[in-house]
Amino acid sequence: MLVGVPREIKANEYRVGLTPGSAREYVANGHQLVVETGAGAGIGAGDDAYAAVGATIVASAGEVFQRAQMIVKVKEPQPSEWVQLRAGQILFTYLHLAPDPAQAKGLLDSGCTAIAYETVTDRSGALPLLAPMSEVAGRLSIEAAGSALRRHSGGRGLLLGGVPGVKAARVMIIGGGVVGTHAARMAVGLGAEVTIIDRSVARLRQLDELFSGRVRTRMSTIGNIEEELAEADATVGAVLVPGASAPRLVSRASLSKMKPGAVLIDVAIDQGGCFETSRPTTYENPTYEVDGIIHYCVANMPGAVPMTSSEALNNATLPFGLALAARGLEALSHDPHLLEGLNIHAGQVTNLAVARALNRPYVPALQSLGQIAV
Ligand SMILES: NC(=O)C1=CN([C@@H]2O[C@H](COP(=O)(O)OP(=O)(O)OC[C@H]3O[C@@H](n4cnc5c(N)ncnc54)[C@H](O)[C@@H]3O)[C@@H](O)[C@H]2O)C=CC1
Ligand SMILES: CC(=O)C(=O)O
Ligand SMILES: [Mg+2]
Repeated sequence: MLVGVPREIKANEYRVGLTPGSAREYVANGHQLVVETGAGAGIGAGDDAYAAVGATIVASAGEVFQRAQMIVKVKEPQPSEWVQLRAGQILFTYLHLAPDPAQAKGLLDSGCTAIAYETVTDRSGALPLLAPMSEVAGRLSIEAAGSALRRHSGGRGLLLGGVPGVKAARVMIIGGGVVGTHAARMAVGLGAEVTIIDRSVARLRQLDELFSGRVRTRMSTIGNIEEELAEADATVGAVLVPGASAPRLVSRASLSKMKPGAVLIDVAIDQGGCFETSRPTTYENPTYEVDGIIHYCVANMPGAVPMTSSEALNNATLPFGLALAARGLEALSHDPHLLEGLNIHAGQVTNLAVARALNRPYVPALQSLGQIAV
């Protein structure tokens, strides 16, 4: 297959869809690669690194989109990219369609086949292509909280871990999945007082064991969240219902019950955010204030550490990308977990949670692919 890698164009996005190491694997498996000049610059991989493993370097994204049968990216396509996609072309990347009807329309109109990293599953029902970036974002969320808590940033002016003789900050983490666990590791490591809230008792039980009593765990109820919010210096929003818009768990009214200068870090912003007052921000201007509460809502947090993130992402996406390159759409019917990634095909929405969030008709993936009777 002819596979294309354009340079990422989302604001402050420095990751790349294929590292030179992955490019080498594609070529070794008999595929051809077209890579936009500068695509790997953010991870210090020049055009020569891609050329050395057999990729063809092209001068523009336009040429990549025109020639490639499959486009491998990192972030959701931007408007200038929607119009370059076409029927019969595979797009393999993060999409986060639930809160983004404009992008959904762009992809539906293009006729392309869009496979979202974030809804590919594994045998346990986990999300193997989201997990590596959630590990990164979870870890970064505590760095972001520490920075936003500084007085000159508008924060309360305290150190997450305190110092001997001075109490540590209180951190609430809502959602104890991959982001939440990695955020907790960092916060505990710094000496903060950490509470994790989840709606799954089984998950809370696992977390209790994992952290051997170093974190408090609480069930996700309105009352428990309100109670913890009143005490928290920093709160990390890390919930997910795969494919769907994030549930709203903190209302604007509850901000008045928080400590002035407390911080809300909404990692779930890419699925629309779990705080009512969240809106997406970028690294250029990552925080804003509402009712005295500092909000941090960067939708592509891992883009700031592209060397770590691109390699971690490629470790997870490579086998799936190679399967798609080898078999095309047939790879989907051979792997039910990859099939779960299919969000849009030939003008139809093929993921139930995404269709519900967008209020669009849902067509089951295999039916849309024409592989079972309608
Ligand atoms: N902003 C960014 O740059 C990034 C954002 N993310 C986002 O972070 C979010 C979390 O991702 P993961 O940790 O990988 O998901 P995950 O599926 O591993 O964990 C989500 C957790 O949320 C819990 N949950 C669901 N509804 C809840 C509720 N009402 N109350 C409390 N807990 C609830 C689930 O039980 C689960 O434990 C996703 O929206 C993901 O897209 C991930 C990476 C980067
Ligand atoms: C998962 C995601 O949104 C990101 O890595 O940017
Ligand atoms: Mg994102």
